[in-house]
Amino acid sequence: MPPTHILTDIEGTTTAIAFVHRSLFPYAAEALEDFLARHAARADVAATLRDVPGEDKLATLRGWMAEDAKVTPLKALQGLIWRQGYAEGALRGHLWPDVAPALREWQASGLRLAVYSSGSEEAQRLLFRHSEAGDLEGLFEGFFDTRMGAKREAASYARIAGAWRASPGAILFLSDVAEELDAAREAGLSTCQLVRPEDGTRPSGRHPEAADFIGVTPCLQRSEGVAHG
Ligand SMILES: CSCCC(=O)C(=O)COP(=O)(O)O
Ligand SMILES: [Mg+2]
Repeated sequence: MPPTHILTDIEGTTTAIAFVHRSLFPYAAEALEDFLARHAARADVAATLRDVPGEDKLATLRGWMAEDAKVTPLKALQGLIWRQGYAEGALRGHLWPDVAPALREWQASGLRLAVYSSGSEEAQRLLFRHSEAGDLEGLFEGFFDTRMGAKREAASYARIAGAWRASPGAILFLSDVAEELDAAREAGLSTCQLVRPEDGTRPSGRHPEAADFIGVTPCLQRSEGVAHG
């Protein structure tokens, strides 16, 4: 059966890698110290900080930022910091021009949509709520993040399928990163690699490929397990 559910990555798939690395990450890095000084006692911030190891939490967080660690406490704090940036209009979620029309069309045709990113659920919701193409948050019925596990582990995709109450074989996963697609396939999901030349991504040759969301259509017509050419 062709997929009935589409699970999409953000960075490199719906959104330019450059936006994440040159706008979102620097905004959070710049605001971190002041944000902690002002909000460390707030319940959500304090709860997150409890999961940051070490005496010097700021240093630990800065170390994680420097290595782009996909760890839940850092991702949670970045989401909380970006909330302010989106609210003030300093940030707007970048989407490639093909993304919003395709998402709307897929949802209108009955396909069920969700996101899986290392960015926190809050960060994902913000990006789509404040996107350059308008508020798209309502198109999605799930926002899965690192609490489901790492993106290169098959168990994470099995967990998502369970949480979404979907058969793994009914889900098509879209990502630019071949190792994430390998893990999703191992869990039984269908896969499609977004290879956007503008973003400098490279085809792996291991998965069906699309240069944009319009090019995903053949993957939606393909039944699980059918070879691709
Ligand atoms: C919600 S956009 C922010 C993306 C982000 O924080 C990130 O770390 C992207 O990592 P991914 O594993 O989704 O490429
Ligand atoms: Mg990606």
